[in-house]
Amino acid sequence: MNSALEFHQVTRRFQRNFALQLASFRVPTGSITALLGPNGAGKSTALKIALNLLKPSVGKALTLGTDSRKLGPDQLKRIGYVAEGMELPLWMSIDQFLAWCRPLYPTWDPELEASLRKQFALPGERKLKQLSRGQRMKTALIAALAYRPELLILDEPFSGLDPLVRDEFIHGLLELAGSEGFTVVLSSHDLEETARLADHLVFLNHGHVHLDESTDSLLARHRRVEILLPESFGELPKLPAEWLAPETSGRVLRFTDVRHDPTRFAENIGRLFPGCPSPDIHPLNLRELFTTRTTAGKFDAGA
Ligand SMILES: Nc1ncnc2c1ncn2[C@@H]1O[C@H](COP(=O)(O)OP(=O)(O)OP(=O)(O)O)[C@@H](O)[C@H]1O
Repeated sequence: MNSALEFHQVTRRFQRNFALQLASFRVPTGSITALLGPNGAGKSTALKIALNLLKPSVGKALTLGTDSRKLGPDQLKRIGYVAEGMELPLWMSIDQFLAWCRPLYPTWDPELEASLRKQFALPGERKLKQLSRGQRMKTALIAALAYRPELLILDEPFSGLDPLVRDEFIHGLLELAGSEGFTVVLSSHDLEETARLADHLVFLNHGHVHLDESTDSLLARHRRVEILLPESFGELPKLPAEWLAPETSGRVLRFTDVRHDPTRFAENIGRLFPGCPSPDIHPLNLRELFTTRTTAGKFDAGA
């Protein structure tokens, strides 16, 4: 499968601080990929490297097939970027700002611009400095979307947007991504939004990539399990390594199976707990999955 973005063992240092450490991940072409992770995980640094706003200290990033250090105006016209707190010409009105952007991009689509403006209901004559954070974000989004970029890079796109607009925005983004086939990579803390949007997830923590996997496969291989042990049950046997964070409460054994395979699971249950009633097995949502794994301290790549 092609990648719109590839990181190969990228390290980025700021003096003695490592923002990224040997980070490798990919953003499949046509995907909506979310970079997830706590504050300071390295998400913004990775996105800036992808855009050549920062250079890797070591390693290499390929953006639309080009070494990020060599990205020039031609490649950058195929990429849209919106970041929270990005610099905008605040003295311009929305109308002036979009009029200024239009000629910069040969692929600018006035109809798409008009429909996004309608969707976001922005006051065209108002100056950017007089807008709310959310309105400014929406203006920047219009400017990034109207030229139909092949790759759209969004750093914390939801901050400052009220829930209604967020929903509209997500809906619009999904529709556009689907119809245009462009790739989106976004950084977010917001798992709810991410679950609705992203089909590929990259989890970063302290500059390390701990996960690079499709949302479907990640959700498919995690299960919350509860087993009712027999009354006479003594000490627990050695449990498979993929049964994460086992805990007992009375006769109930709970754990998260992080490599759920129904056949192997049934074999393990039959071997370790013969005669037990069928376990309760539940899928996890993304929030539960990340909370369980972060709490258990087990977010190793591939685990
Ligand atoms: N210009 C800089 N100078 C020094 N340190 C920096 C710089 N930019 C980022 N860092 C450090 O690199 C680490 C990663 O920062 P980064 O902004 O990439 O994280 P993030 O995951 O985007 O965080 P957040 O979710 O809070 O935005 C942090 O420890 C941060 O302090």
